[in-house]
Amino acid sequence: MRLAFSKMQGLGNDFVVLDATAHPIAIDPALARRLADRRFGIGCDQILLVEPPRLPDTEFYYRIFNADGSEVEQCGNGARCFARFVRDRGLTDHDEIPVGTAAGPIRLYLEDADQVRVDMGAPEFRPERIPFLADRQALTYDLAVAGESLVIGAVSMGNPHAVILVEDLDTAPLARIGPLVEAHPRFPQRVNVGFMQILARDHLRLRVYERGAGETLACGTGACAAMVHARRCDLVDSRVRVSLPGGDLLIAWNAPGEPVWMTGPAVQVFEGEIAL
Ligand SMILES: N[C@H](CCC[C@H](N)C(=O)O)C(=O)O
Repeated sequence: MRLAFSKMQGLGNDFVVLDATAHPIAIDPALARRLADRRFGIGCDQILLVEPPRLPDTEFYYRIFNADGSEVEQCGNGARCFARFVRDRGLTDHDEIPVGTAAGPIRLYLEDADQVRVDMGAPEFRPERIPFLADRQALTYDLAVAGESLVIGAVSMGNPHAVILVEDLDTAPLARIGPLVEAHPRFPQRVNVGFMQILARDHLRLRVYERGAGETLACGTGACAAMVHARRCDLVDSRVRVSLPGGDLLIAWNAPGEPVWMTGPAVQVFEGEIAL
C-alpha cells in the first residue's frame, strides 16, 4: 500500500500531513511511530490528519499524533500548516477556516505570504484539565525533581503545559529536567515542559521539551501557554513576541476567558508517497 503525504514545517517544528477527507486513514500508534521515524520512516515531530468535519459549523476535523504514537488534543504550529495544506490542496477556498479538534473548535486565518493567524481558544486553568493545578488560585507550584526545587506554572491550551521561568535559557537544564517533568506522577497525562526567559514586557524566549516528541525547534501551544503564564504573573503585556530556537511567533492574549491569538509561518517542504 502507498500513502501520499505532505511534509510541512512551522518554525522547524515538522509534520507529516495526511489527507483523509475522501477516504479514512486508520492511524494506530505503531503506524504513527513508523511515519515519524527519521531513519525508517519519513521523519517528523507530529503527524497531522485532515478529516471531514465532526463538530457543527466547522469545515474539517484535525487530529494530531506525536512521534511516540500518542494522539493528543492540540498542536499550534500544526494548525497553521493545516490551514496552508487545505487551501493549497483546494479542499477549501476560504481564508477563514473553522476546524474541530479534540480540544474544541479553533479558527484559522490565512494571511499574506506564508503567515497564518489562529484563534487558539481560551486557555484553561481548571484542575480537571490539569490535575497538577490543585488550587486554581495559585499561579505557581513547587515541585521537587531530581534534587532540583522547581517553581512551575501550568496552563492548558487543550493540551497540558508546564512553564518554568529561568534567568538564562542557554543554561536551562532542559535536557535533564524536561523528561523528568514530562513523565512526573503529578502530570498523569504527561505534560509539555516550557523553559521561559523574559526579555521585556513584549518579548520572551522559550524552549520546549514536548510531550511525546522531546525538544522541538518550536511549539505553538507552548508559546501560547508560556505567554499566558507570564501575563498572569504580570511579567508581560497583551502582545508578545515569543522567540523559539526555530524562529518567532506573535502571541496575543488579554485576560482569562478570552482567546489566545497566535500568528506565524507555515511552509510546505515537499510531497511524497511512502510504501507501507
Ligand atoms: N507535543 C504536544 C503536541 C504538539 C504541540 C506542538 N508541536 C505545537 O506546535 O503546539 C502534546 O503532546 O501535547
